[in-house]
Amino acid sequence: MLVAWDLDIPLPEFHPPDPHHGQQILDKVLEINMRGGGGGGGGVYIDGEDDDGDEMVYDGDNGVPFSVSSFSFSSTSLQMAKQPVRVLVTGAAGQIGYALVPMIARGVMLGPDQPVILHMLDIAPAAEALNGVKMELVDAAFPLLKGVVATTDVVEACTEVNIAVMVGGFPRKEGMERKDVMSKNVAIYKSQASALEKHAAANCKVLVVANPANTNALILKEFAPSIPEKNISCLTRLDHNRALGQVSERLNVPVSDVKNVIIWGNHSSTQLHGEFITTVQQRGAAIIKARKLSSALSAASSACDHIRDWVLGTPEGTWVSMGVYSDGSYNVPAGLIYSFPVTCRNGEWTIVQGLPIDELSRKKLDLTAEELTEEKELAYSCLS
Ligand SMILES: NC(=O)C1=CN([C@@H]2O[C@H](COP(=O)(O)OP(=O)(O)OC[C@H]3O[C@@H](n4cnc5c(N)ncnc54)[C@H](O)[C@@H]3O)[C@@H](O)[C@H]2O)C=CC1
Ligand SMILES: O=C([O-])CC(=O)C(=O)O
Repeated sequence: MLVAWDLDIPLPEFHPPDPHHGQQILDKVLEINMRGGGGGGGGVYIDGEDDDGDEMVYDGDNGVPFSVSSFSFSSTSLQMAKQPVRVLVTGAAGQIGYALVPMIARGVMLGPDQPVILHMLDIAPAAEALNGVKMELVDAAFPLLKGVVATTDVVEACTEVNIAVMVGGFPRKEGMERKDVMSKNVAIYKSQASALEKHAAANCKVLVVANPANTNALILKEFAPSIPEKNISCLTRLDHNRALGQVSERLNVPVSDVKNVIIWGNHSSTQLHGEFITTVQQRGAAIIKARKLSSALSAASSACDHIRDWVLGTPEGTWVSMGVYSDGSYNVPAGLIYSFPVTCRNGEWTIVQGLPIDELSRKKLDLTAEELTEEKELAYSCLS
C-alpha cells in the first residue's frame, strides 16, 4: 500500500472497511472525503461509496482540525488525488496559446501529478478557432486534463481560476518596439483586471505575457487593487532562458549546466548591452524577422517555467528572473513591475539581495527603470 501525502498532518492508521463485494469492491477506486473539526465530536472521517452507493466510513476521531482535498485508493494503492487547479490562458486561440495549452495539459507547468482544468479565453472573432483548440485538447486525451472551458466571456473565463496566464493581445510586427502595441493592449489589461479581481480564486497567481508585459502587468495590478501585489508578475523568463541558451551555445556546454543569469528591468531593448546581450535583447526581433511571427513555443515554454518555479520552488542555489512589483530593492523605484533575480519557495518569490552592481550596470538598471516610468505614463494616457 502506497500513501502519497502532501500535507503535514498525521494520518491515523487506516484500515479499509471490510468490503461486502469481495474483489470487485477492492478494485474500485473510492473517492474519499476527509473533513475534520476540533474537539467534541470532531475528528477525522474518511468516507466513500462502493458501486451500489453504500456508504463506507472510517472515523479516526483524533480531533485534528483540518479540511483537505480528496484522495482515492484501490486494492493496491492509497494515493492522494490532488484537486484540479484551474488555469486561465487568455488569447488561447493565438499562437502562444496554441503552444501553451498542451504543455499545461501535459503537466509541464504544474507537475506530472497535478490535474488541471483549462479556462481558455479569446475574443468573438476568434471563437471558432478557440473551439478548434478545445477539440484538439479533447482529441489529445491528456490524462491530467479534467475539463476545458473555452469562452469569449471574460467573467466565465476568470471564475475560480487559481492561475492566470495573460497572453491575450496584439503582437508587434517587424520594425516595431514592444511598447508600440501599448495603445491596443493596455486597455485589455485594465478591463480584465476587474474580472480577475472579482471572479478569480483567492490567491490567484497572475503572469502577464502580452506586450508590453511589465506595463500591462502594472496596469492590471493598479486596476485590481485587492489582488495582492505579490501575486502579479510578468514574463522575463524568456529573456532569461535566451541568455542561458546563448551561454550554452557559445561555451559549448549543456544548457542544464548554466544557471543564475539575471534579466533586470523591462522586457525591452533597454536591458544591459554588449554583443552577447544585444543578441538576447534583439532575439524577439530576430525571430519576427525569421518567422514573420513573434516567438511562440519558447514563450509558452518559458511561461511554464515561470509558473512552475513560482509554485513548486526554485532549485537550491538557483535564481530565476521574474518581473515583479518592486519594493525598492537595488534602488529600483518602488511601484514598478521590474525584472529581478528571485528565488521561490512555498509559492512566494523573494528578490535575491546583495548582488554586486558595477557602475555600468547601475546606469542600465536606472535606464530601464526610467523607461518603465515613461511607459506607465504612456499607458495612462492611452487609458484616458
Ligand atoms: N513577454 C514575452 O516574453 C513575450 C510576449 N509576447 C506577446 O504575447 C502576446 C501574444 O502573442 P501571440 O500569441 O504571438 O499573438 P497572437 O496574435 O497569435 O494571439 C493573441 C491572441 O489574443 C487574442 N486577443 C486579443 N484581444 C483579446 C482580449 N481582449 N481578450 C482575450 N484574447 C484576446 C487574439 O484574438 C489572439 O487569438 C503579444 O502581445 C506578444 O507580443 C510574445 C512573445 C514573448
Ligand atoms: O519580440 C516580440 O515582440 C515578442 C517578444 O516579446 C519576444 O519574443 O521576446
